[in-house]
Order: sequence, then C-alpha cells, then structure tokens
Amino acid sequence: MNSVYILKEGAKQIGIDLSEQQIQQLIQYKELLLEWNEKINLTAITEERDVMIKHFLDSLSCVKVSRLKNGVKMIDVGTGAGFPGIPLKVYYQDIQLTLLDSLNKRINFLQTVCDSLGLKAVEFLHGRAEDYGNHKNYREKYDFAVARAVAELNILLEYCMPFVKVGGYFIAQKGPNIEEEMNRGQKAIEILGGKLVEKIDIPLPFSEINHNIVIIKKIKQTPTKYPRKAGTPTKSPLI
Ligand SMILES: C[S@@+](CC[C@H](N)C(=O)[O-])C[C@H]1O[C@@H](n2cnc3c(N)ncnc32)[C@H](O)[C@@H]1O
Repeated sequence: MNSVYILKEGAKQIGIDLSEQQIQQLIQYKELLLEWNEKINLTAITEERDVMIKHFLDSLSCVKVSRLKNGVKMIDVGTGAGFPGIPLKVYYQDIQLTLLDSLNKRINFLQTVCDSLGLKAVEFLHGRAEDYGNHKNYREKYDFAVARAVAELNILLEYCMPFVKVGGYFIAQKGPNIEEEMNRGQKAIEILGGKLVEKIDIPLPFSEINHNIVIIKKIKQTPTKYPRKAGTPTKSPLI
C-alpha cells in the first residue's frame, strides 16, 4: 500500500474525504518531517506507512468531534512536530491555529512546514503552556485546545483549560485503556471549570489499536491561580 492510498482510504474510514491538494500537502509534510528528523529529534516514527497512520490519520481522527469546524480558533499544546494541529489545519483550511511547544527547534520546523505547505493564519509560540496560560493575550481566548501525547490527563488539564473560553472545549487525544487516567483527572476537570462531555473510542485505520478522544467543555472560568508556575503541575498534579 502506498502513502496516497493509505491516506485516502484511511480518511474514508474516519468518515472524511481528502482532496488531491490536501493529500499532496500531507505528502510534502511527511517529506519535510523525515528530512528534518535526520538533524533534529522530531519523531521516533520513521516508516512512511506509520507516519501516515500513527501521525496523520490519528491526528485527523479529531474530526469525529462534531463541534470542530472551519472558522474556530484552536491551540495545539505541546504540538511537537505538529500533531494533531497541522493535519487538522490541512483538513480545515480556515481554522485559526496556534502551535505551542517548549522546544524552539520544533517551532522552527513547524514554521518551515507551514510556509512550504502554504498554510495561513498559523501562530507559533515557543515556551511553556504554564506561562502562556497566564498571559492575557492567550488566556481564555480559544474555542478549542487540543493535545496529544503530552502528559497525563490531570496535568494536561492544567496546561490546556486556561486557554479555553467559557463555552469552548478541550480535546485530549489518548491511547487505549484510559479509565484509570480519567478517574484521576476528575478532580482537575472540576477545579479548572470543566465538565466531561464524552469519551469517543476510535479505531485507528489499518491497525488493531483503538484510541480515545476525551472531550471536556469549559463551563466556568478557570480560577486565576491556575496554571501554577512552570513545572508545578507535573510535580504536584491536581488530584
Ligand atoms: C511526546 S511529544 C508529543 C508531540 C505531539 N503532540 C505528538 O503527538 O506527536 C510532547 C511535546 O510536548 C512538549 N511539551 C511538554 N511539556 C510542555 C509544556 N509544559 N509546555 C509546552 N510544551 C510542552 C514537548 O516539548 C514535546 O514536543
């Protein structure tokens, strides 16, 4: 199976159609990812097939969140090499996207990708979620915060909920078997002004693995003492 086939068919399995242009943008992204990965550490996934499935299709599975649509303002917290933010931007060309990561080399890579793919309305932030979450230009300014593979839910909630407007959503992309992690996150959801909406169990195309998407709605403002200073959410997670 070649990459184009995997993307086209995998997208159909998720329930979306990718245009020729979107396929070409993702192929170009894959080329840049593998090229830059030889110089800076971006991903441990280097087989083309795995990049298509475990990075691109997995990121695109967020489209299962019915509230996500063109026009929204979204921040991807701890985006790394751009997941899930960039594949979502390729699909919903009109979202206003902010990509945040604490590693500057990754931010440089993301700027190159967005320039090369012609993706507009993307903002790049280098720094820690705990610092930007307290900044007036970013706090409670987003319809959606998304994050994949950054931290356990109770820590991740403290990174992400401060960015979300009241009435907006936090989407956490998680692996299989997350019941315990969700139990440990209950308290943090409440403290930070959230309400669990649903957990969607999603089969990853061409794979045996099921992934989960946890959707949390922000129902009231996050108390101003959160996020605590950089490093504290990891050292003493809310429980
Ligand atoms: C394991 S990588 C995952 C990257 C990407 N989301 C993915 O799914 O492939 C975690 C990323 O989160 C970033 N990160 C971790 N803690 C962070 C924080 N407190 N603020 C901003 N970025 C953070 C790291 O620099 C790293 O790039």
